[in-house]
Parts: sequence; C-alpha cells; structure tokens
Amino acid sequence: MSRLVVVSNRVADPRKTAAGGLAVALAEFLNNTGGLWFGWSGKVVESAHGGRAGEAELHTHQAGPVKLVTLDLSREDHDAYYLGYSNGVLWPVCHYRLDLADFESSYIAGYRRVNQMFARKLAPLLKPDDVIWVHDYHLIPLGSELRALGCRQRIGFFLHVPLPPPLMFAAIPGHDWLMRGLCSYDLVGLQSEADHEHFCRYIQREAHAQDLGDGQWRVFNRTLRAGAFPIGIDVEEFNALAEGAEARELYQRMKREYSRRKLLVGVDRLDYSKGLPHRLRAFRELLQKYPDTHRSATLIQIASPSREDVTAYTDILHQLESLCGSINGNFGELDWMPVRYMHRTVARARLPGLYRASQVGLVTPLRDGMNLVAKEFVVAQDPADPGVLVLSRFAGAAEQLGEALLVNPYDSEGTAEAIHLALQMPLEERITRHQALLASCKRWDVHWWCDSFLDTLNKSQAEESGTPWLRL
Ligand SMILES: O=P(O)(O)OC[C@H]1O[C@H](O[C@H]2O[C@H](CO)[C@@H](O)[C@H](O)[C@H]2O)[C@H](O)[C@@H](O)[C@@H]1O
Ligand SMILES: O=c1ccn([C@@H]2O[C@H](COP(=O)(O)OP(=O)(O)O)[C@@H](O)[C@H]2O)c(=O)[nH]1
Repeated sequence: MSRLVVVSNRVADPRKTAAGGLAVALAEFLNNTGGLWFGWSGKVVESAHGGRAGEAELHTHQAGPVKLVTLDLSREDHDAYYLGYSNGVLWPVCHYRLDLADFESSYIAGYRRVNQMFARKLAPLLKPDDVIWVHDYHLIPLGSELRALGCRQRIGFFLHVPLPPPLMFAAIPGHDWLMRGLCSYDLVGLQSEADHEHFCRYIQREAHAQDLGDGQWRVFNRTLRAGAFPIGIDVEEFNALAEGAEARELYQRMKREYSRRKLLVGVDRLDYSKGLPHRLRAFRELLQKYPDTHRSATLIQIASPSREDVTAYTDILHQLESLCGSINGNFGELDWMPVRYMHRTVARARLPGLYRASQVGLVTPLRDGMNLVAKEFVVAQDPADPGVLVLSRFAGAAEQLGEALLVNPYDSEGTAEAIHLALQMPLEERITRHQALLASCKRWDVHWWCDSFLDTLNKSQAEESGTPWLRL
C-alpha cells in the first residue's frame, strides 16, 4: 500500500488535541492511517543573521504511527509568507474581504521562497509510490515546485478556505500564477459546491479549460480532477471526548450554575471572518426586542487568540471588547451578566461539555470554508433534549446542515429573530431537526472526507513520466 504524505502549514502532534479545524481533522485521520506529516514547526527563529530568510533545519519526531517532519521559519520568511501573503492577502480575498487585503508587493517573494524551500526539503524524503496530499492556501505553489524537482507521484490539494468568484480572485496580483499552481495538482478538492463552481468558472473563463466530464478538466496542457469534498469531524472521537472527565465536569458545573438561565454559546478563533461583532449586535437586538430574554439569555463567547500580528485581527479584538462592555453595561443586572466573553483558547477536551449545556449554538461567520464547530455542537447534544444550531448561510457547513436555523449574519434583526425562535423551539421540533443534523454529521464525517478525497486522487492519473516541468 502507498504511504500517505500530508503537507500543511500547521502540524500538530496527532496524540494531542489542537485548536484550528485543519490540524484537528488531519491529526485524527493520520492517527489511524500512519504516514508522514510535513510542515512548519510553528517556531520562528531569530537567526544569527537577524532572522533573515535562509535554509531551515528539519526536526523529525515519531508520534505513534505518524512521522512528523517540521522546519522552523526565519522571522523574514514567517512575516512575508505566513503573516504577509497567506494571511494578509489570500485569507482576506478568499473570505470576500478585498477591503482588508494588503497587496504589499514584497510578500509574494517570501511566499514563493518558503514554498520552494518546502519542496527542496520534502523531495528527498519521498518514495516513488507515495501519495502526497497538500493542504490549504499557504501551499498553493508547492505542487508545481515539487514537479519542477522531478516528483512524479500523485499529488492532491485541498483548499480549506472558500474560493471566491472568479472576478474577486482575479483582484489578486498574480492570480493567474496561483491558478496555474493549483492546476499542477492531480486533484483539487474544495469545501463546498459553491467553491467548486467558482473554480470551474475561473478555469473556463480565464484559462479556456476543456470540460472532459466526470470532474476532469484539460487545462494548461494537462489533465486534472476537481470536486467538492466537505470536511467532517470524527464523530466517535468526539463522543469519546464528551464521555471524558473534563467534558462531564464542565457540563455539570455549567448546568448547576445556569440552572435558571438559557445558555447560548459561541466558540471561534478571533477572526474577522467569524462575524463576531455582527453576532454581538444580533444578541443586543435580541435583548432590546424581546424583554422575556432579560435575566435569562446568557451568551458565552470564546474567542481563541489568532494571528495577532496582523492588524485586522487587533482591530476586531477592540471592537469585540467594546461591544461586550456596552451590552453588559446597558442590560446587565447585579445578578445577571448577558455576555461572558473570554479571549483565550479552551481545551478541546472540555468543549463537548460546554456545547451540551447550551440551549443554542451560534455559528454565524460572514464567510467560512466549513466551520467544524457547527458539527461539533450538533454531535455533543443530548438527543432526547437537544440544543438548536443557529448557522450562517455563508458557512460551508450550511450546504450539509440545512436543518439548522439558517441566518444571514449581516441582518442583525433577522438573526435576533432566529435566536428567539431557537430559545422558544418546542422539544419535538428540536428533536426532529437534531436527528437530521446528526445524520449528516455522521454521513459526511472525517473518514468519509479522507476516503473520498484519496479514492478520487487514486483514480487520477499519476504525472506522466518524462513530462518536462518548468518552474512557473
Ligand atoms: O493555522 P492558523 O493560522 O492558526 O489558523 C487555523 C486554521 O484556520 C483555517 O481553518 C480552516 O479549516 C477548517 C477545516 O477544514 C475549516 O472548517 C475552516 O472553515 C477553515 O477556516 C485555515 O484554513 C487553516 O489552514 C488554519 O490552520
Ligand atoms: O478555544 C477553542 C477554539 C476552537 N477550538 C477547536 O478549533 C477548531 C476550529 O475549527 P473550525 O473549522 O470551526 O474553524 P477554524 O478555526 O479552523 O477556522 C474546532 O475543532 C474547535 O473545537 C478549540 O479547541 N478551542
């Protein structure tokens, strides 16, 4: 059997839990299959040359069945590749926020340099029959860099973030170079049908791709496949977490402490794509419009620190703090604070307890590739007395979780109405909706995601030997 080689910017020890959907999903999968996981160590080194770009040393570590190979980044590489191009250009554009993109021209050189370094370091570790699976927007050009070094293995790519419509993607200087990079893979996987449609439209419109049917395309003189493979969670693993001491202890404590209140919960990285200020404005609207929620509805909002060196992220932090303060100031009572806001990461092992103790789960991103928290909330519920998921129609998860209360997060009045509906929903309706949602989470779980992606990749033709690859 071929060995699986996974490459992603973020690498986590598969035996430990991590915050961030990509690391969580891959760790769960690799723990079962074994293989090699290659990526950034998460460390930035201030080298003797003042943290300037340079060759990195590899760290190798065996974590159960998985071999982790990571490299540190110099300050200069980290700032240009991770903060600059990945999170200052690609992240905002892919989340439809052209207004937040910082098209600083020097970033792309760092992005390219790090992708070339990843390829140079990875290529000697590869075996001829390896199957390589590259993840996310940080590493779009990695496939073509590996090809340029002579790698002929099957290489698949999965984009965890949304792919915007062609004209929006075309706002990125060098978008055609990125798309050529994407088309050097044998399979391109996207989170949703909407993202897949954007990909097909882009390659047809900008690169005159020929549709060969069955998900295959002829473009840039080669054949590739593309499709939607919505990521899921490991339902059994999450159920086991829910049975663990940490989750149960938290569940009991929350139930005791909030026995006379209705609990709403939000768990997000502190990211502008997650729509946190919009969510708080909808919550304020709820308190204003529905006095029956006073002294009762309590929102616990966890905002896990993320990418704090990017300006847009510090701006959102200040907005959020000010909104929480004003809601508590205007509506709070001596014995009731409407919002409990925490700017810290909560261990994933505790989250099922928090989800299960809540009557309403608020997952209201302005745009999100998938949003695994939505699926975790569903799986953590008591089937006999489940909470209600209020979900943004702009989360990738909405394509599969249509039985949630779907909202437009930009419409604070509409969202407040949906939250009120959720708080009032009769038991019978809650059970019916939850059964359908749970069935979707089980059907499209993380195993389905990996298996369907890898089966399709295996169907793809490996790169024809002898095809000369020019660096793009
Ligand atoms: O690695 P960070 O910069 O700390 O960010 C964490 C991850 O954020 C993004 O997650 C995405 O992947 C999830 C799983 O597919 C998906 O549910 C979510 O909608 C996406 O936003 C990012 O794409 C990852 O690369 C980051 O590791
Ligand atoms: O304080 C936190 C916040 C988030 N998470 C986990 O991080 C992941 C977030 O994934 P999601 O797809 O929702 O969004 P992303 O952060 O990847 O954009 C989920 O597994 C959460 O359980 C966590 O463990 N602790």
